[in-house]
Amino acid sequence: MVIFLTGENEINSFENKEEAEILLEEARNRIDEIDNELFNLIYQRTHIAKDIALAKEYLGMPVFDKTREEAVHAKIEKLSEENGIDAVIIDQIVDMLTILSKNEQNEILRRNNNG
Ligand SMILES: O=C(O)C(=O)C[C@]1(C(=O)O)C=C[C@@H](O)C=C1
Repeated sequence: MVIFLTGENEINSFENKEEAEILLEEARNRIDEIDNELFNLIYQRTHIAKDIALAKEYLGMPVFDKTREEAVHAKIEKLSEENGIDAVIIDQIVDMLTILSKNEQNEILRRNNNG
């Protein structure tokens, strides 16, 4: 039997325990890779905070921007609905991402202003 990565329209059946174990291991390996990619992306997103913080400070803008956060949430909410992913959970993840960015921005400004 050929083992497929399961998708919505694929039929998946096992002939023995080993096949199921292989599929499980492969799926977990893929999850590990994706988690690494996610971490990398979160790292990159968070570190854009430096440019944002310096630009905002120069422009006299506060770190928190409600309108921009609402736009970010709206964009992700639309994507969640279009792709059948729980929008409430994704919304919480976006909240966490913006908190990381704001903490980083505040830390950069604090360091800059302390010399
Ligand atoms: O776009 C900005 O102004 C940011 O500071 C980035 C970001 C975000 O993480 O998306 C973080 C804080 C703001 O409240 C709005 C958005």
